[in-house]
Amino acid sequence: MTSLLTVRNLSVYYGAKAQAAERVSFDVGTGSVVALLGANGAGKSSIMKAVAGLVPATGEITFDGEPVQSLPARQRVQAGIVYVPEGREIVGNLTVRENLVLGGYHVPGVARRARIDMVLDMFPEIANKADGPAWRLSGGEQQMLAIGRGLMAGPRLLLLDEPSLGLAPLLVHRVFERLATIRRETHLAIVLVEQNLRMTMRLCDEVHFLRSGRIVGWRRAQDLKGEAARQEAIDAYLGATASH
Ligand SMILES: Nc1ncnc2c1ncn2[C@@H]1O[C@H](COP(=O)(O)OP(=O)(O)OP(=O)(O)O)[C@@H](O)[C@H]1O
Repeated sequence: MTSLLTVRNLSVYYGAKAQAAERVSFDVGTGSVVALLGANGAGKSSIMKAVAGLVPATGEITFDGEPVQSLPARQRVQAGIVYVPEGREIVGNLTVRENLVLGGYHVPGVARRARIDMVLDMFPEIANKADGPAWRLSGGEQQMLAIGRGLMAGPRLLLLDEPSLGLAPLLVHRVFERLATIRRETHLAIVLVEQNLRMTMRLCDEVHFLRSGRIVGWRRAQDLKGEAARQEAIDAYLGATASH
C-alpha cells in the first residue's frame, strides 16, 4: 500500500519546555485507518494538530509525496488534510447547513452544494434538521455534523480526535457505524485518536500506542481481535490503568 502520510521524528512543543510529542514517526497508507491510542495527556491530540499545522512542531511531514511541514494550516486543508477537533466545536447559533458551508468555504458553489447533499445523505439523522440551529442536535448528531463539516473540505486524510468523547454507548456505536460506511465508500484515510479500544478495533487497520509523547508500540488491528490480546497490549504499552 502506498503511503499517503509519512511522519518522521515529529516533536511538538508548547513553549520552550513542555514537549507533548517526542520524535514520533508513523505512516498512513492511502485509504487506511491508523489509530493513536494512549491515556489522557499522552500527546495524541498534539500529534494530530501538528499534522494539521495547528501547533508548532519539528520533524518531517510528507503528504502524497510532498513535504507539508512548512505549509500553514489553511494550505494543508486545501491539500486534503482535515482535522476534526475533540469536543466537536460546531457553531450552535448557525444552522446545520450553515455549519457545513463553513467546512467547505473554499469549495466553489456548485461542488459545495453537491457535497452538502452527500454529507446529508450520509448522515440522515442530521438531514431532517438541516435548517434548524445546530445547538438543537444531540451530542451524537453534533459529532456527525463535525465529521460532516470535515468531509465538506474534500479531505484525503481525516484526523479524527476522539469522536466518541462524551457520547452514550448507543451513539458511539452509530458514529462508528457511519465512519465505517465513509471508509468503505470514499477510500478516505483516517488517523483516529480514541480511548475506546473496542470501537477503534472495528474501524482501524493498525494501532500505535502512545505514552508520554512517545510511540511505545505498534500492532495490526487483526492481531488485537480477542479480548485477551487487547488486554495484553494495553498492559504492555499503556499500563494497567489505561481505559479500554
Ligand atoms: N495548548 C497547550 N499548551 C500547553 N501545554 C499543552 C497544550 N495542549 C496540550 N498540552 C500538554 O501537552 C501534553 C499532551 O497533551 P495532548 O492534548 O496532546 O494529549 P492527549 O493524549 O490528546 O490527551 P487527551 O486524551 O486528554 O486529550 C499534555 O501534557 C498537555 O498538558
